[in-house]
Amino acid sequence: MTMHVYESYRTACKNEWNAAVNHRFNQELVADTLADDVLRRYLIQDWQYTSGFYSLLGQAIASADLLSSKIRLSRQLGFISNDEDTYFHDRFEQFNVSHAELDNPQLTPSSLGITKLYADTVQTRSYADAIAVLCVAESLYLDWAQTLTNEGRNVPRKEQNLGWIRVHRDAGFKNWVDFLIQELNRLGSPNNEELKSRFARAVHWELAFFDDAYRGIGIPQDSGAIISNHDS
Ligand SMILES: Cc1ncc(C[n+]2csc(CCO)c2C)c(N)n1
Repeated sequence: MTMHVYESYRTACKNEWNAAVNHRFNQELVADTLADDVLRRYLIQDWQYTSGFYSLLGQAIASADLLSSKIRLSRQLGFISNDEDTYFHDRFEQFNVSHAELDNPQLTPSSLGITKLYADTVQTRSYADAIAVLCVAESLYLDWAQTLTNEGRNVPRKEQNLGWIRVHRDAGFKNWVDFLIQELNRLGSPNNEELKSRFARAVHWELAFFDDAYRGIGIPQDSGAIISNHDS
C-alpha cells in the first residue's frame, strides 16, 4: 500500500513529532498546571513568530496554482487576524505585557530558527514549500490539541488554556488542516527529499519552540540539545 505524502513525511520524523505533541508544555496546558510565566514567555515569542507565519501565508497565496486554493488560504488569513489575534491580546492584557516587550523581545534560539526557516521558505516562491511548512505548523497543533484532550473529552477549565485549545481544535481549524494535508498530498511526492527535509526542519523547530518556553532567553546558540545541526 502506498503511503500518502503527508503520512510518509510525518513518519520520517516521528520521534521529534511525538516529542512535540506530547511536550510538557502542552500536557501542562491541558491539565491547567502550566505556570503563568511559562505561558507568558511562550506567547511573547509566539506573537513574533506569527509575523513570519503571515508572510508565509502571503507567499502561499501569491504562488498557489489554483484559484480555489488562493481563496481558501485567504479565508484563513482573515480568520487568524480576527479570532487568534483576540486570544493573544487578551493574554497580553492579563499578564501585563508591555509594548516594549511585545515589539522588541529578545528572541530565543528556536524563535530565530523558525523565523529563518519561514523567511527562507518565502524566498523559494514555491507553493509546495510553503504548504509543507504551513502543514507542519497547523497539523502538529491540531494533533496535540486532539490527542491530549482525548478528542475534547478532557479540556482545561482556565480560560487562558481553554481559549488556546479552542482555536486549535474547533471545526474550522480541522477543516483548514484537512485542506493543508490535501494540498501537500497533491503537490508533494514521498521521494521528494528536499520537501521532506523542509517538513522535518519545521518539526524540529516546533519542538525546540516548546522547549524554549521553559529555558527563557539568552541561551547561547551552541548550548546543545535543542539546537541541532539544522540552522534553517
Ligand atoms: C510556533 C508555533 N507553531 C505553530 C502554531 C500554530 N499556528 C500558527 S498560526 C496559527 C493560526 C491559526 O491558523 C496557528 C494555530 C503556533 N501558534 N506557534
